[in-house]
Amino acid sequence: MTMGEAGLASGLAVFAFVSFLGMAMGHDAAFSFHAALACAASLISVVVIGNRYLDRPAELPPAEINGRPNYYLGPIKFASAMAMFWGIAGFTVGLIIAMQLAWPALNFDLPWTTFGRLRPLHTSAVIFAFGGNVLIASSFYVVQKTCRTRLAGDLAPWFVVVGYNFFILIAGTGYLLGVTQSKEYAEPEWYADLWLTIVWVTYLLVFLMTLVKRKEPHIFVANWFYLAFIITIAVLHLGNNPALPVSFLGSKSYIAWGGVQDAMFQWWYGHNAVGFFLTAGFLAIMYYFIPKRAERPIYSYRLSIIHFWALIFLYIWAGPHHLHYTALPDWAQTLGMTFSIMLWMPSWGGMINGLMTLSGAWDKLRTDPVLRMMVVSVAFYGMSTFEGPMMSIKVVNSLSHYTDWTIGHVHSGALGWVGFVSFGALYCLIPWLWNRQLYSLKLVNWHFWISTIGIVLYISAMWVSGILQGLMWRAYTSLGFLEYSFIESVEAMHPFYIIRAAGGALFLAGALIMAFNLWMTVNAGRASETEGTAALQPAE
Ligand code: HEM
Ligand code: HEM
Ligand SMILES: [Cu+2]
Repeated sequence: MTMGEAGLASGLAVFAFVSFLGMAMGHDAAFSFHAALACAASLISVVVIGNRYLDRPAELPPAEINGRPNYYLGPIKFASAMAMFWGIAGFTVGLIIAMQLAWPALNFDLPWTTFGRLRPLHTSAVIFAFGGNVLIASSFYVVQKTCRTRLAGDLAPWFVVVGYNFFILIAGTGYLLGVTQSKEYAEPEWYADLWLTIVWVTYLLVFLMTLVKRKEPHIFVANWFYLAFIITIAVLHLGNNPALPVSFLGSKSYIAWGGVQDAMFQWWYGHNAVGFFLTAGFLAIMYYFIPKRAERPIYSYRLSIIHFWALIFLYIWAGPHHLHYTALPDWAQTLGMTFSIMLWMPSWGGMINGLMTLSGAWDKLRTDPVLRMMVVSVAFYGMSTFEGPMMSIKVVNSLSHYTDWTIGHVHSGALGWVGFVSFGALYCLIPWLWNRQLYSLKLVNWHFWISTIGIVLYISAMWVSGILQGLMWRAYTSLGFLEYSFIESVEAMHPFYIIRAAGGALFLAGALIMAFNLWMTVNAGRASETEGTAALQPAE
């Protein structure tokens, strides 16, 4: 038995015992329930580790076979399947809350199904569960291929993917039970945060150690983006979550920060979650999968390096644009606005680099819907990174803030950019991992068009309703009274909420087609003729 197997199994056995005590002595039902889940999961893991030890050959798998790297694909397969699962779950909950906004009766007057609990379930399921699994899966794949070496660690990569999905389970069930620390995108309570810290540090170590033992002298640019994503998310998580639990046997805690400092930490976190989770990580995907799929080198490798440093330097200062016209000092608001406007340039540098990578291969857009999906995602990236800087200008924000315009902006980034680039990556990755040909390109084409129409319905409905909302709230009569009562603006939103729900339903339908297509690829697909294992060369 290796040190890792013995150590992890005994650590988990101790953890199972501790969580058993937590379950028995917990101060609230939700805490006891989570402790019970932890206890069960640890015990199952101990059994799985034991069985794996008994079944495996005495030697661990070699790092190389016949001089070629023996890539570690199991954890990647797991994470990409989870991505598909959580994607469908998250889009479904999105559709439900969209319908709740149109027809409030769908809240069913039950605490577990109210908008207030399902909304964080939606945001976490799509960002952290769907997006997170796509990022972990693709980063583990890309780092191995571009470093021409097997992933570091034996159980560690499994610990990362399983441990991360366990965090999602705790977070998601917690929302339904009313457990939250009320920080947007950082809702999970202290014990889930601690668990995530352990998982995330392991993730960083696996990634770093793989880079360290690389056979390729050059570190391909995608790995820089992944690394920035992993490190910055760790820093953000620690900065935004220091909390004092009311009891170590209960779920409630109080955050260390107070007042406007708390707000500033929260939006430093929230904005950079966009910058490093929803942007840097997915740019890494863009820089690997688009050149690979188009069979062209990156348009300008030099631009990709400038893009990288400019982006990470500028993003980190822009958080205050979420706090315009609040108690935050004016100079800080102006600083946030200035950096947001500057951010437009590196963002578009990245977009241009992604799009121009197709030079000489534009004809492929006609025949390859997977590539088309990724290219459209980059176009949406460009659109939302133009819109964002514009919305960060204080006078524009005085209209857009609190309205559906923000929701439109979010979803042009989320559905158009994050969604589509992830779909493109999964359409590439799953056939590579299982060594299959994609079951049907025609179905990808259907997915592309149905979801694109869905996105257009969603975001155009939100633009119109957002601007309408903003204008109604600030309209005065000639006598200086407000022209509309608040409820009149709510009524005016109704048709747009129905259009948005229809758009969401189309987006979900596309994802279901994708799930079917990928399922068939794995289970009924033909073996691939060409092995997609050639490592990517930098262009310069
Ligand atoms: C079927 C697809 C989707 C539908 C129908 C949908 C619907 C919704 C709805 C109704 C809200 C609440 C809006 C409000 O409070 O007024 C929301 C919020 C949000 N959604 Fe989605 N969504 C979908 C997909 C996604 C995806 C794929 C992502 C991210 C990758 C995402 C990220 C978010 C975020 C970050 C928020 C919070 C926005 C804010 O607080 O400003 N959504 N979504
Ligand atoms: C140059 C890039 C960007 C800038 C400067 C920017 C700026 C902004 C601004 C000013 C807001 C509105 C804040 C408010 O009024 O409350 C906002 C909200 C938001 N943006 Fe962006 N944005 C950018 C890119 C993106 C991208 C690419 C995505 C998604 C992939 C995204 C996701 C979000 C989310 C989720 C929110 C809502 C936060 C909340 O209130 O819950 N942004 N952004
Ligand atoms: Cu922001």
